[in-house]
Amino acid sequence: MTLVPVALGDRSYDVLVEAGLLARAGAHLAPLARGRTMAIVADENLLPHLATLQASLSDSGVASEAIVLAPGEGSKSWPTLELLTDRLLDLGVERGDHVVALGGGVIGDLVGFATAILKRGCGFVQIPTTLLAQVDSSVGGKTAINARAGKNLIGAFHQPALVLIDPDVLDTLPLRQVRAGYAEVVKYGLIDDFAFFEWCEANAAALLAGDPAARAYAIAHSVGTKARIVAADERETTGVRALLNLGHTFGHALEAEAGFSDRLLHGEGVAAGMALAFGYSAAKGLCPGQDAERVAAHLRSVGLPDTIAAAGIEADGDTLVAHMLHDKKMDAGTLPFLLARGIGRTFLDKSVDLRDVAAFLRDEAVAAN
Ligand SMILES: NC(=O)c1ccc[n+]([C@@H]2O[C@H](COP(=O)([O-])OP(=O)(O)OC[C@H]3O[C@@H](n4cnc5c(N)ncnc54)[C@H](O)[C@@H]3O)[C@@H](O)[C@H]2O)c1
Ligand SMILES: O=C(O)C(=O)C[C@@H](O)[C@H](O)[C@H](O)COP(=O)(O)O
Ligand SMILES: [Zn+2]
Repeated sequence: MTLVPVALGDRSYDVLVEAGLLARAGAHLAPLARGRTMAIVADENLLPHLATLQASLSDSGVASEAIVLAPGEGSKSWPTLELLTDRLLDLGVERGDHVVALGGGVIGDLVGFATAILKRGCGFVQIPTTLLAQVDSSVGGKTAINARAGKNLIGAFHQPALVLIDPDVLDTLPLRQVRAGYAEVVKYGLIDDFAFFEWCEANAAALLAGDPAARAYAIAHSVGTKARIVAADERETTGVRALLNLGHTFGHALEAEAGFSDRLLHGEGVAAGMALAFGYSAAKGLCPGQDAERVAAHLRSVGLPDTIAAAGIEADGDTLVAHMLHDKKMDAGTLPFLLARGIGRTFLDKSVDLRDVAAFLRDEAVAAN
C-alpha cells in the first residue's frame, strides 16, 4: 500500500494506492459512513466495479444506494447536476455524510461539485477508475461542470475526505482512455521533472500495455507530485498550481470546438495543447526547437495528437483564441500562458499577446496540413 498525504490543514486527507483495493474499500469507508447508508455515484460503464464496491461495503456492515449516470463529458452539465442533487436530496444525504464518486474525472468533478453545494457542503470520497482520474483529477479538490461558454466554468474548490486508488480497475478501461490519461502523466515530467519525462519515454509502452509495476510507479509518482503542488497553492493563487494547467488553455479551446464530446477526450486535447505550448515557446525563441520536437515525437509515439489537425479540429487561430478568453486564468484582460524554457522547465508568462497566439495557431494549422 502506498499512502500519499495531501497536507491542507483541516482539509488534509490521504490518497491510498493498492492493487485490489476496491474489494477492500468497505473497511476504509465504514468509519466515514457513521452507520448510515452511503450514496455511491457511478456511470453506466462501471457496473462491475460498482458491484465489487457494494459487496465490500456490505461485508463491512455498510448499506449503500447507487446512482448511475450516463457516461461521458456531457454529464458535466446543469441538467445532470440537477438530477444528481435531487437524487441525493431524495436519499436524505446530510452534511456529515460522504458521497462516493466511483468513476473517471467526469464523475469525480460532478460529484465533487454537487457535494460542494448540497446543503452548502457535504463530504465526498473519490474512487477514481480511469488513469486520468487516478493520476490527476481525484486529487486536489477542483470540481466543476461545463458551461455554454466553456470548460469547468461553474465550479468550486472542494477537497475529498479520502481517495482510494485501485490500479487493477484499469484492466477494463479502453486503450483510447488509457492513452488520454497518459497525457496528464507525462505532463508532470514536462512541468518540472525532466527525469520523470525520461522515465515516461522509456516506460510509456509498458504503462499503456497495463504493466503493473509501470502503473504503480506512474500513479504513485503523479499523485505525489500533484499533492505537493496542491499543498503549496490549494486555490491556484500564487502561480504554483497554475503549472498543472500546462497545455490546458490550448486544450480546452480544442475541446470546446469539439463540443465537449467523445470526438476529443480531455487528455487528447491536453496532449495537443502541450505540444502547442512547447511549439509556441520554441517559435518565440524561449525553448530549444529540439525540445519541442522531442515532446511532439513522444506524444505521437504513444498515439496522442500533437497538432490541431491530429486532434481532428479544423478551427482557425482566431476562433481558438476566442474560446481562450473564457479561461479562468484571465486577469484584468490578460491571459497568463504556461510556456516552457525546455522539458521540465515550464513557467507562467504574463506577457503573451493573444494576437500573436492566433497567428501562431494559423501558421501551425497550415504547416500541419
Ligand atoms: N478536477 C481535476 O483536477 C481534473 C483533472 C484532470 C481532468 N479533469 C476532468 O476529468 C474529465 C475527464 O476524465 P476521464 O478522462 O476520466 O473521463 P471519463 O470520466 O469520461 O471516463 C472516461 C470513460 O471511461 C469509462 N470508464 C471509467 N472507468 C472505467 C473503467 N475502469 N473501465 C471501463 N470504463 C471505464 C467512463 O464510463 C467513460 O466512458 C474531464 O472533464 C476533465 O476536465 C479534472
Ligand atoms: O488540478 C489542477 O489544478 C489542474 O489544472 C489539473 C488539470 O489537469 C485539470 O484538467 C483541471 O480541471 C483544469 O483546471 P481548470 O482550472 O483549467 O479548469
Ligand atoms: Zn487536465
